[in-house]
Amino acid sequence: MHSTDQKVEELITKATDMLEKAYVPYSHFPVGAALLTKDGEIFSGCNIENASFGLTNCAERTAIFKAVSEGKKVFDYLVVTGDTDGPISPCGACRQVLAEFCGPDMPVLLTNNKGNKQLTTVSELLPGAFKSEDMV
Ligand SMILES: O=c1ccn([C@H]2C[C@H](O)[C@@H](CO)O2)c(=O)[nH]1
Ligand SMILES: [Zn+2]
Repeated sequence: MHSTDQKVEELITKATDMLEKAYVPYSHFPVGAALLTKDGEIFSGCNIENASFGLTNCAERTAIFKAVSEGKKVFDYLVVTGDTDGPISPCGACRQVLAEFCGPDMPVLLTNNKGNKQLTTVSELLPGAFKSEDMV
């Protein structure tokens, strides 16, 4: 097995483990994410809901914000998983946050607990994302 494949397997395992940590009393829809930093560290995240529904933080953003708050800002790979029929689809807010912190070509593996997989990239998830360069 290629070392990258091994890292992806580790990311899938960690994202799946996060399904148990999800705080989802309203949707009962747990989501897990695992983000690989350039220096090989993994930051995982789950969705965290709130009685004021709009305050909910998705799994992807939890993982990204955990990493950024620990000083990590260069990322190589993201895995997202959930109990969906096909590969899970990140929401628009998470796609925009991904575009902020991850390069356009960074791979994102969308999967589920049945083993369905869709490999995509940050720019495929949000073509034409609004970026800091647009503020001129
Ligand atoms: O990619 C996704 C899609 C949805 N959710 C969460 C938000 C909310 O808690 C629940 C239902 O939308 O799933 C995520 O965390 N990531
Ligand atoms: Zn989201």
